[in-house]
Amino acid sequence: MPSLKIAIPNKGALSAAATDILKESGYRQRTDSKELRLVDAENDVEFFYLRPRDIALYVGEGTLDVGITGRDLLLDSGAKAEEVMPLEFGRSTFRFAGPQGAYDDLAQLAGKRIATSYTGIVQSFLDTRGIEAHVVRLDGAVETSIQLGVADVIADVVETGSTLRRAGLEVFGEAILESEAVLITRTGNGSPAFDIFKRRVEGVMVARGYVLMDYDIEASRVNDAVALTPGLEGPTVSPLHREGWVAVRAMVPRTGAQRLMDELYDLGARAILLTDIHACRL
Ligand SMILES: Nc1ncnc2c1ncn2[C@@H]1O[C@H](COP(=O)(O)OP(=O)(O)OP(=O)(O)O)[C@@H](O)[C@H]1O
Ligand SMILES: O=P(O)(O)OC[C@H]1O[C@H](OP(=O)(O)OP(=O)(O)O)[C@H](O)[C@@H]1O
Ligand SMILES: [Mg+2]
Repeated sequence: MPSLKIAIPNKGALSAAATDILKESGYRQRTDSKELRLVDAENDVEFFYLRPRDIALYVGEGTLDVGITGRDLLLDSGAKAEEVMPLEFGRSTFRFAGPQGAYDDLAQLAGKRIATSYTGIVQSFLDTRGIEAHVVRLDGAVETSIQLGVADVIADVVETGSTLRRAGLEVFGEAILESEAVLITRTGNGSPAFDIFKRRVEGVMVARGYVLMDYDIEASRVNDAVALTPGLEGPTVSPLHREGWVAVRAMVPRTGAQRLMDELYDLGARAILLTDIHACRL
């Protein structure tokens, strides 16, 4: 039996990006979207393709060891699972919304009917604020519920806001939660197999955020250049065949890498190269 059982969203907003990150981490992934289980014998893991909303429950119960789901779905579930690592995709904000111009303050929720698929998040928000309101649980397409007369306001995931606009609604009050896809495990869980999996995914996350920069520079200016590209453990500086010049290699954040190239050029660096990193262990 494989050492690690991993839950992955089988469809929806998180599915494709979750599969991508696992492929980049060196795991086999299904080729048929109807496949519900896949054993990757070489890596000693088994994947289960499940509804993102159910994943926290399986992981919290300890039936599966690790999962990828949304932070909002994890919190909504109340499962005994915890966030291990944010994965920087599937970003959304959880907001209250009502008919355009009708609401501007969350205190106005008192006594209202609130439609949502995230009753756990909404009820705990209301409890924290001491607001009494009636929560109406719907499976989806909650934007239509106001028009159909079953609710006064809604609470839902907003990404671009276009679904709200189309329904004649607008957000009000502050954001309740910023969500993104997260790696989760059962609270207190830890095993060598889990550590290996986590390190692999971490390696891909770091690789996505950094690029490798190489450049040549006169040895007399290397200290100024290295101050701009300190690397993670310190940059590699090697002699060049050309007298008085050195070659420098360092990992730098992907954001701002072009500006950094301009600054290095101004310092006298030449042959400045940027290379993608596909994976790493730090
Ligand atoms: N534009 C978006 N629409 C919906 N969910 C999004 C969006 N962007 C990110 N997400 C995140 O994706 C997760 C919800 O995924 P998904 O919509 O696949 O599940 P679901 O709503 O339970 O299922 P379904 O939509 O099939 O009923 C949440 O964590 C949510 O924050
Ligand atoms: O801000 P936007 O970019 O418009 O995205 C947000 C919308 O997408 C989600 O719906 P989904 O497609 O998951 O359907 P559902 O309501 O049935 O879950 C969510 O529930 C909103 O309706
Ligand atoms: Mg949805």
